[in-house]
Amino acid sequence: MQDADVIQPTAVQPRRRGLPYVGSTLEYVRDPLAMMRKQHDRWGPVSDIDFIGKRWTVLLGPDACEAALRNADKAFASGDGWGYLVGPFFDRGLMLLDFDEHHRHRRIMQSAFTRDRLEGYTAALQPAVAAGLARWEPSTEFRAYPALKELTLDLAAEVFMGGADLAAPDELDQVNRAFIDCVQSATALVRANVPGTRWGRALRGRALLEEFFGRHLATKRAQPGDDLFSVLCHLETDDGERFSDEDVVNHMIFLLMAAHDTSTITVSTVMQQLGQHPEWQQRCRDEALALPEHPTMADLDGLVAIDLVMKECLRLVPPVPVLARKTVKETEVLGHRIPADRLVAVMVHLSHHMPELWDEPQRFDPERFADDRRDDKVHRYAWEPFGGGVHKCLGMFFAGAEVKTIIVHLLRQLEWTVDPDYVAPMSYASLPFPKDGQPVRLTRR
Ligand code: HEM
Repeated sequence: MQDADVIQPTAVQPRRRGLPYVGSTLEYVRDPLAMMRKQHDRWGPVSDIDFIGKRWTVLLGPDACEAALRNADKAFASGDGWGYLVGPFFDRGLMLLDFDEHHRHRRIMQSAFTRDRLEGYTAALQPAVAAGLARWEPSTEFRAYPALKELTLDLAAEVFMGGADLAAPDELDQVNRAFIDCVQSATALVRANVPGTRWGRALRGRALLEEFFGRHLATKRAQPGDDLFSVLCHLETDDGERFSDEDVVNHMIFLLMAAHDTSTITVSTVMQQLGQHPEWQQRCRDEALALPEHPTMADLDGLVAIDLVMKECLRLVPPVPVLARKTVKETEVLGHRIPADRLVAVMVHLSHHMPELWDEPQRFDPERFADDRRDDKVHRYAWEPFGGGVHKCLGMFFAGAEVKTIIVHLLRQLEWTVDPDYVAPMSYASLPFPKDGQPVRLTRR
């Protein structure tokens, strides 16, 4: 006899079938939001698909995403999930560790992101951003995305590695290239070391990064500095826990990845929206002009319009649209049984666009996040660009400071417009980016 009040997990998940091996991959890469919506409307919040050669259970909507991210019964592992997508390239990065080991490493790394440290990184960002933007050559067909990508890579070299003090520009360029190759591996259909493929290039990229950080490690251990590489070498918890040499290299490679494309796409979305909404561009510029030349963390915290715009852009285009997990044991989500050893896709992107949660979800409306509205409070997981639970983004405040710093300096130095009907043709083959480089009409102020 079954107790009527107890939800009985369905024995078999609804499963959407597609082409062998490829499954829903191409549909996802073409238009992830349309694919997620169709999946949700047809199969509900928990269902199965075939994706890049494996069967995945997809979680859609805030309740299903919350179950995996809160992970109350410790059934969802991050390392084996992300490991399938980018494992060989970001091996043993913080996001790929689990349970006790993750907890231990996160405790050590946390000290690299304290308020004091963030103040230091923010101070280093100001002249670097101002100088980087001063080199831009405005035009009526300016491609914002590649220019922003170059800028954020330069910032990573400066704030994460200590910039020119560590390596010559040519070597930093090689590091940047290697690291881009690693990021682009995620949805590669050929997942073996085959020359000329994304996977093959990514493996060579990882080898170059290991060699680079390994070679410079001794210098960083010997001379404490304020860049993140140096900080990771010298962190120590109250009970004396430190990172080994190997840990520092693995964490640096992962942090570069975690920090880079995510911040770039956020600023790029902001540029698009402010280019299409001149009234918001003006409002944000007024705020930017009221700040001192080199704003501090406290100055950036006080920004209102720019904060609303950043949050709305993270809603519209979440830089990490899907989070990967793998079950280490059988579990249950919203009454559905998920077996052990199942890859799980936590599709946070859909939650950001559900009409059940947001009024006119496709519309750019930063006031949704204003104190007198706070539409995001409709559900704890309605807005989750930084994830949730124990793996929630550790660089969230750093990201906020970097993105706001770039926006402030952009608004001071430049003005731009974007065709109001422009829709960015996004690539979702790895983290999202506009395939056309995002054209803007840019002028210097
Ligand atoms: C707008 C920018 C960013 C976004 C949207 C973002 C988003 C995310 C998300 C969604 C996760 C969780 C992944 C999961 O649960 O599977 C994550 C994890 C992480 N992020 Fe970020 N991130 C950003 C910038 C940064 C920056 C700038 C850094 C470092 C400086 C960083 C460091 C990390 C780390 C270390 C983790 C792993 C945390 C853990 O597993 O304990 N992120 N990020």
